[in-house]
Amino acid sequence: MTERFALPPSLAETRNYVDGAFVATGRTFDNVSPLTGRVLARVHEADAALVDRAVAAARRALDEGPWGRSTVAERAAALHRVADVIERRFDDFLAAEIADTGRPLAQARQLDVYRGVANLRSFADLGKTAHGDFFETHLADGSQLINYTTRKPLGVVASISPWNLPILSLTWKAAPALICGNALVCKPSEETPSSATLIAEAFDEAGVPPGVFNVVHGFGPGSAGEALTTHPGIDAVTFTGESRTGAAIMRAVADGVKEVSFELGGKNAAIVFADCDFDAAVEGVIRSSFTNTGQVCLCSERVYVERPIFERFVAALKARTEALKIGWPDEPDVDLGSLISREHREKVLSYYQLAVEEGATVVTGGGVPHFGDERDGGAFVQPTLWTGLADNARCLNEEVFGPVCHLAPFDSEDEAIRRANASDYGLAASVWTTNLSRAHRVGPRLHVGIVWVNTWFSRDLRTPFGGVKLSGIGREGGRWSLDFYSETSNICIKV
Ligand SMILES: NC(=O)C1=CN([C@@H]2O[C@H](COP(=O)(O)OP(=O)(O)OC[C@H]3O[C@@H](n4cnc5c(N)ncnc54)[C@H](O)[C@@H]3O)[C@@H](O)[C@H]2O)C=CC1
Ligand SMILES: O=C(O)/C=C/C=C(\O)C(=O)O
Repeated sequence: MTERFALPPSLAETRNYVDGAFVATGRTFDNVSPLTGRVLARVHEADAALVDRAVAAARRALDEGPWGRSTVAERAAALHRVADVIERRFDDFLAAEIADTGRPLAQARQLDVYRGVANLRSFADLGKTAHGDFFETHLADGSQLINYTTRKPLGVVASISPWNLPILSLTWKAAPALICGNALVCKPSEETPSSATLIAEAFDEAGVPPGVFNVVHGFGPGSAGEALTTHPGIDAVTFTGESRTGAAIMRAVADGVKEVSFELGGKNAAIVFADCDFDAAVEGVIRSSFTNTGQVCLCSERVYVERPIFERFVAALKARTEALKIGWPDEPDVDLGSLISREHREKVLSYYQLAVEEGATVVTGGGVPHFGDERDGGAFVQPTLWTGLADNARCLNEEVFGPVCHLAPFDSEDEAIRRANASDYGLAASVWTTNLSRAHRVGPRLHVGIVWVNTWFSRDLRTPFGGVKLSGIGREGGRWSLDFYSETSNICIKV
C-alpha cells in the first residue's frame, strides 16, 4: 500500500551528514509513521567513531577551512542561501515533517517550515547588528584605561533537539550558532530524523563549507546523543527536551566545564480572570492546550479559572474540545493529528488512567479515537479535560506532553499566583484579563521565563526565551542567543 504521507525519495535511507558528505553506517533503525504505524524509512545510526569524525570535521572547518576566517556578512549570506533552498523545497520539508510527526498540515507549515526559514533569516540579519561594549576608566595618575569587548565563536557546538517541533528547534539553535561563527554537530531526535537530513541537504546545496554543519542520527544513552555530549572536542551544548535528559547532559559536560543552554519541560499555567474577554480566553486555552496535540513545551496543562465564570468556562471549553476534529493531516479543518509515537501515547494514556485514580472528573475525552481504518495503527488520542484534582496530584505536577488540561477554580489574584507558581517547572504562563493594571501586577509575580497576556505562543524572535527551575538554564532568542553562542573577551588598553 502506498503511504499517504510519504517521505521525499532521498530519505528512504536516511543518512548522517558529516564533513560535507552523506554517510550510511549500515546499522539502521526504523522511522515509523505515527499516523499508521508503518515503516517509512531506515535511518543510519551514527556510532561513536562517526560522531568523532563529525566533531573533528567541525574543528577543521574552524581551524583550517574558510568558515573560521569568514566575516559575519559572509555567514549571513550563507544562512540566507540555506533559507532560499528550504523555501524552494518547501513541499519536501512539509512532507517530511508531516510524515515524521503526524501533525496537521497547517501547523506543520506554520510552526515548523515557515518558522525554520524565519529563524535562519532573522539570525542572519541580527548577527550583523551584534556589537561590543566600551568602558573608559580614569585613573588617579591622570592616565586612562580603554576597555572594549569582542565576541569570538565558542568553537564546536553540539545541538541536541527533540521531536515535537523538529525544524523549529534545530534552526533555532543552528542559525545563531552559525552566525556567531561556530561549527555545529546536530543530533536530532530519533523520532524525527527526516527534516534534519533535509536541512543538511539545504546546507550542502547552499555551498556551506564541509564540516560547518553536521548531522548525526541516533538515540540518547549509549548512542549518538551520549557520544556527542561526552565528546571532549565539543565546546558547548544546546539542548531542548526533557528535564531529566538535561540533568544527564549536565553531568556529561561537568568535568569539561562546558557551556550549556537548556530549554526543558514545562507544566505551564493559564490564569483566566472573570474580567477576561470570555470568548478570546476560551479560544486561547483551546490553542494553548491542544496545539500540536499538546506536544509543545509551552502548552498549558493547568488552567485556573476565577470562580464566578468557572462553570461557564468549563462548559464552553468542553463544547469547543468536542468540536475539535482529529484526523489525517491534510483533511480540511483538521485540528489534531497523532501523537509522535505509540510509545508516547502509552505515556499519555497512563496519565489519563492515573488522573481517574487520583480522583479527576473527566469532563471530556480520556481515551483513544477509533477510525475503522489504518489510522487505528497510529498514535491518536482524544483531547481531554479534567477537573477536581487536588493540587498535589501527580497529574498536576508532572509534564504529560499530550492534549490535556486540568481546570480548577480560584477566588483571588494572590491565590491564582500562588497556585500557578507552586510547580517544580517554570517555563511559561498565560494570563487572561482585560484589566491592564492586573496584567502588570500578575505578570512579574509569575515565576516563569515567559508570560503571555491575552495571547499564547506569540513570538518575536528578538525576545528572550527560556525557563526557570526545572524548565531550563539560560535564555535564547535575539541578543541572548548571540551572547550564548559567542565568547566575550575584554581588551583593556592603558593610554
Ligand atoms: N519541553 C520540551 O521541549 C520537550 C519535552 N519533552 C518531554 O520529554 C519526554 C520524552 O521525549 P524525548 O524526545 O524522548 O525527550 P528526551 O529529552 O529524551 O530527548 C530529546 C533529545 O535528547 C536526546 N537524548 C536523550 N537522552 C540523551 C542523553 N543521555 N545524552 C544526550 N542526548 C540524549 C534524544 O535522543 C533527543 O534527541 C516527552 O514525553 C516530553 O514529556 C520532549 C520533547 C520536547
Ligand atoms: O518558539 C520557540 O522558539 C520555541 C517553541 C517551543 C519549543 O521549543 C518546544 O516545544 O520544545
